[in-house]
Amino acid sequence: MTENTPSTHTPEPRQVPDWIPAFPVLAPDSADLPPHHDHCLGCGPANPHGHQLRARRDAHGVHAHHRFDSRHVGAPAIAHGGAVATVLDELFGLLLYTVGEPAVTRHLAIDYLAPILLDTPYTLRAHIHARDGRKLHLQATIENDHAHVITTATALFLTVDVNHFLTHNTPPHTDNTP
Ligand SMILES: CCCCCCCCCCCCCCCC(=O)SCCNC(=O)CCNC(=O)[C@H](O)C(C)(C)COP(=O)(O)OP(=O)(O)OC[C@H]1O[C@@H](n2cnc3c(N)ncnc32)[C@H](O)[C@@H]1OP(=O)(O)O
Repeated sequence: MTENTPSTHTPEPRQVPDWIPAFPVLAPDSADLPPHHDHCLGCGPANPHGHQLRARRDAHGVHAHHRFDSRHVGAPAIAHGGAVATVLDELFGLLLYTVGEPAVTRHLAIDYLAPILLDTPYTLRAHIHARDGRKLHLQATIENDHAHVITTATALFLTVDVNHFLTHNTPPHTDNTP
C-alpha cells in the first residue's frame, strides 16, 4: 500500500481519557487549580516544553504569577508573542474551573502594550466578562510588578460536550481538494 492509498482499517473507538470527566467547579481557596492533564502545554507538570502555569481562583476569576524564560525568547530578552498567547489561552482554560463545563477557544485577541521580559515576574488575571448560552466572553490582563497592565486579551470560548475531544470535527465548509 502506498502512502496515498486510502486505508480500509477501521480505527478502534477512542476511549474517554480520564481527564475529560474531571471538570468540577472549584471553590475559591488557597490551592493551585489542577492541571487539565499532565502533558498540557500550558499547565501540565510533566511537559518539559510547557509553561507549567499555576493559577488560583479568586473573587473575580483566576490569577497566576508567572515568569517566561529562555525557552520562550523572541527578540533577545523579550518573550515571544506566541508564547504569551499560549499562556493567556491557558489561563482562560483554567478559568473554566469557575464554569464547570468544558469549553474551547474559538477566538483569541491580544494587545501587546509593552514587551514582556524574560525571567521577570508578572501577574496574570482572567475573568468571565459575560456568558450568552454556549458563548463565554473572557477577559485577561498581564501586569508587571509595578501593577502596570502591559498586555490585555479577550477570548470567545464555546462550551463543547465530550465528543469534541473524541472526534476530529471538520467544519462543513472545508474544501479538502488538494
Ligand atoms: C471546569 C474545567 C474545564 C476544563 C475544560 C478543559 C477543556 C480542554 C482544555 C484543554 C487545554 C485548554 C487550553 C486552552 C484552550 C484551548 O486552547 S482549546 C484548543 C483551541 N481551540 C480549538 O481547537 C477549537 C476549534 N474549533 C472548534 O472545534 C469549533 O469551532 C467549536 C469551537 C467547537 C465551535 O463549533 P460550533 O459548535 O460548530 O460553533 P458555531 O456554531 O460555529 O458557533 C457557535 C456560536 O458562536 C458564535 N461565534 C462563533 N465564532 C464567533 C466569533 N468569532 N465571534 C462571535 N461569535 C462567534 C456563532 O455565531 C454561534 O452563535 P449562535 O448562532 O449560537 O448564536
